[in-house]
Amino acid sequence: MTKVVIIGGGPGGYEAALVAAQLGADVTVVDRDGIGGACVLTDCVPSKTLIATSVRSTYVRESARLGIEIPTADGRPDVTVDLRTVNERVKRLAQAQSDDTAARVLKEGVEVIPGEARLVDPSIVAVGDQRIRADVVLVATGAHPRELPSARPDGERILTWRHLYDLTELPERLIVVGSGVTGAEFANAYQGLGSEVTLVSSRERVMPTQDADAAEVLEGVFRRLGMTVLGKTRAESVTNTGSGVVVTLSDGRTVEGSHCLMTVGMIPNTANLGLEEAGVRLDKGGFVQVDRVSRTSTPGVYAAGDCTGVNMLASVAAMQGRIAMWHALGEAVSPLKLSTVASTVFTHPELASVGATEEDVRSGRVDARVVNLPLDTNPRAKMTNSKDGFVKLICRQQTGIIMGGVIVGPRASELILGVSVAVQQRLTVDEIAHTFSVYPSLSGSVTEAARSLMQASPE
Ligand SMILES: Cc1cc2nc3c(=O)[nH]c(=O)nc-3n(C[C@H](O)[C@H](O)[C@H](O)COP(=O)(O)OP(=O)(O)OC[C@H]3O[C@@H](n4cnc5c(N)ncnc54)[C@H](O)[C@@H]3O)c2cc1C
Ligand SMILES: NC(=O)c1ccc[n+]([C@@H]2O[C@H](COP(=O)([O-])OP(=O)(O)OC[C@H]3O[C@@H](n4cnc5c(N)ncnc54)[C@H](O)[C@@H]3O)[C@@H](O)[C@H]2O)c1
Repeated sequence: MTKVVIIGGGPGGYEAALVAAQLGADVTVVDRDGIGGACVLTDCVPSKTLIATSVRSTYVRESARLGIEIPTADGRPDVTVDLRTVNERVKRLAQAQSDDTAARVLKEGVEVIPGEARLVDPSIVAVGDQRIRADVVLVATGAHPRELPSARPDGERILTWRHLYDLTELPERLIVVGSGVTGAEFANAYQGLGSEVTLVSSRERVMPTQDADAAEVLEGVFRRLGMTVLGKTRAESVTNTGSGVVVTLSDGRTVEGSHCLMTVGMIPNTANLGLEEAGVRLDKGGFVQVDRVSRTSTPGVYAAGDCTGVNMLASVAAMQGRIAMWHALGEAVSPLKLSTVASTVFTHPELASVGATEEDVRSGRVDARVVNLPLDTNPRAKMTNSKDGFVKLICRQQTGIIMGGVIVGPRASELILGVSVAVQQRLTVDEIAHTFSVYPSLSGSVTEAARSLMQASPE
């Protein structure tokens, strides 16, 4: 029986464990923090739970526009959140998700060892004094928040997102440093919860890795709701003054707030693991170099998830982990295909995307046509007062095959599935255009966008 040892119990590790167990391998997962990993315990699951509260409070705050009157004691509209209760719920839910995942893994016969693992050599994994022999090793150790030496998080006023769930009171004036996906999600979430938010963005626009039109819509929403977005400037240092924080910017300005949240990127958990000693090649940033079937440079050692730096998403980590096991255990396997990955930025409204981008078209990398249909003419969007957003579809110039799409709108994370199916199955705009959508619905804008691309089709 093949012995598989997996280091790290996040989506990269536990999904791999489930596949390997199903294929009859003897599987051990070593994890130091808990099954589900950072994804479930500190990153993805807690943040989306917090965002659920934020979005709900925004809806309540805006409900007067739909004719709802919420009387308060002093007659003024007043939506406040009790952050202690919110954070207790967040942590409870994350732990429950970790427990459910652990139960599933154990039920499949996987052995789980709590502890810190390292490679002794490509076929021996050490956990404390214990040595585990392995035919196959999967490294799925994830990543941790990057820290700036001049802005060391202290857990009190200078925070990483992993400190947020210990706060008992809402930060009055929150400064978020870094406007990648993490920064944008938290800045928008705390704005919705009632904090006064300043977002420090080093780039021309927020979320530089996302569709430019989508980032523009979201930055517009952030500003309209009162967020201060400081563009094209970097945080040089952050000081805890005892009663607040002072952020010094690269352009010489200073910003004061009650708390500062640092979201300046991720560092892979690959140090002191014995990887390089075992011949596993890392790149300059310390990420494990892998091919599209998750092989490292050392035979028998595979890697998956954030520690590889490949599109750092839970879904990608899980797929890399499964592919590693299919490959290692001799199953037929297709290499990882990143061109069909769907992802969502959980701002309000949400930003979901899949496949080719408009930037791919502009740069000439793909020969395609693009349509962008604003949501403000969609009847359902009008009814629900959620008009910020659009549906963008990208199809191949000649054949009309859908290559990608972007949706900005409420529940875009759910709406994008239709476009994902089209991209994965290579459906054409004609096929989407002939598909019934419900009237009235936001998904009606997906079929309408397909129809307009069909009309623009050269005969
Ligand atoms: C704030 C935030 C929100 C996010 N939201 C989303 C989202 O909405 N959707 C999405 O798809 N992705 C999201 N992501 C990304 C997602 O969380 C990661 O891509 C995912 O966690 C990667 O999974 P992983 O298995 O590689 O690592 P992890 O989930 O980080 O798990 C790795 C595990 O390995 C353990 N470990 C590390 N070293 C050792 C060792 N030496 N021995 C034993 N155990 C070890 C760690 O303790 C951890 O438990 C978000 C990320 C952040 C930061
Ligand atoms: N919803 C989701 O799927 C989700 C949510 C969060 C994170 N993630 C994933 O996690 C990964 C990491 O994302 P991230 O946003 O944490 O990191 P990131 O590296 O993408 O963004 C960090 C940003 O901080 C900026 N920055 C760095 N130093 C700065 C400074 N001194 N001052 C101001 N800005 C500074 C960088 O220019 C960059 O734009 C991504 O792959 C992302 O997709 C996914």
